[in-house]
Amino acid sequence: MIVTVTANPSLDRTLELGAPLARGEVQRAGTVRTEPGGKGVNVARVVAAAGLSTRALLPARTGDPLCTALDELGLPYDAVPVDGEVRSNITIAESDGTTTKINAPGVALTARDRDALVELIRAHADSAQWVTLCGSLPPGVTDNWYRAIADDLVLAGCRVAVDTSGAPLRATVAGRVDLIKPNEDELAELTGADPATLREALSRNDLEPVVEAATAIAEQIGGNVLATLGAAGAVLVTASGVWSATPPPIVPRSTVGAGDSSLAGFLIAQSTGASPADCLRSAVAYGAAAASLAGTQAPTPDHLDLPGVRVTELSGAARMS
Ligand SMILES: Nc1ncnc2c1ncn2[C@@H]1O[C@H](COP(=O)(O)OP(=O)(O)OP(=O)(O)O)[C@@H](O)[C@H]1O
Ligand SMILES: O=P(O)(O)OC[C@@]1(O)O[C@H](CO)[C@@H](O)[C@@H]1O
Repeated sequence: MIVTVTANPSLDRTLELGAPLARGEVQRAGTVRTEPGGKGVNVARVVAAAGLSTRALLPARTGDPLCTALDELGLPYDAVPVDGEVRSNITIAESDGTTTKINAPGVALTARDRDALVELIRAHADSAQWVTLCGSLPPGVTDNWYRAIADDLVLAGCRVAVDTSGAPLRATVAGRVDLIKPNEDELAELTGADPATLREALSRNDLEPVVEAATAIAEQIGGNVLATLGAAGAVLVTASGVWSATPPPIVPRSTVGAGDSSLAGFLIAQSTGASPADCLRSAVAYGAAAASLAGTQAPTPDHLDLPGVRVTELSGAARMS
């Protein structure tokens, strides 16, 4: 079972525009999609679509539109009731694949809500192959919350993956984590590297700065780093090696949730005993499939082009000692 925790879930509303976004103007959306979201919810949706056992844990009161959407999907979840409606996050998707996203702060969690969520996580940890802690933290939750939960889970012998950003990510990497999934901006933020330098190197197909940053973080957390790099694919750093992978050609439609699908793809492959290179292949195939779908739709195994992913084992200076 892959258990996902989404401290700050959302209803994702995607407005698809037929013309480029015009700031300050009134525009009419062609289509509007509403999907249950938040990073952990997205991971669970992809895992469920692959036929693996999963459960999403989140704060949301009974009858919240998010719970209704999850019920309609049939996704297994447990929710801690909170005082407020789950946030709506807006995506504006232009026809050339550009997406602009505006995320709301989310419902503040009280001390009682936080304790209830921690209890829920502990209750499911025993049956979990992995627990993933995903997304931003809502108001009322301190930056080291994921770190404290990870400490608990690691002590209990549970494997932990974390996908977050900003201060909660910086706090998380202060201790042991089995897997983190930063994108290139988050990698730069963690290591103090200049994001523009990382991006410029990637545009020249030079992975060295990304590998160097990911290797430093992997050593620090004593675990694996899956660095996703948008259209450039991803790099995986483990104690046994370093691999890069490029996606198959796709027409990008909405990249929102591509990172969550990558994390799910990695965990799906890992749960079936795949090699690190094949876990990376699965991560990149799932990410690319998600980017080619509208809104935050969960890709299924039928959407994957696994042979179209090119995986390369990196050696020499790029490898961890
Ligand atoms: N334009 C694209 N073309 C092909 N594949 C893509 C594209 N954008 C994303 N992907 C795939 O999706 C994966 C994850 O994308 P990205 O690195 O943008 O994640 P992210 O920044 O965490 O995204 P998000 O937070 O929106 O989920 C990439 O590793 C790649 O496999
Ligand atoms: O505000 P956060 O928690 O950082 O991110 C939330 C979010 O942008 O992440 C998912 C895509 O990765 C969406 O479903 C959701 O709207």
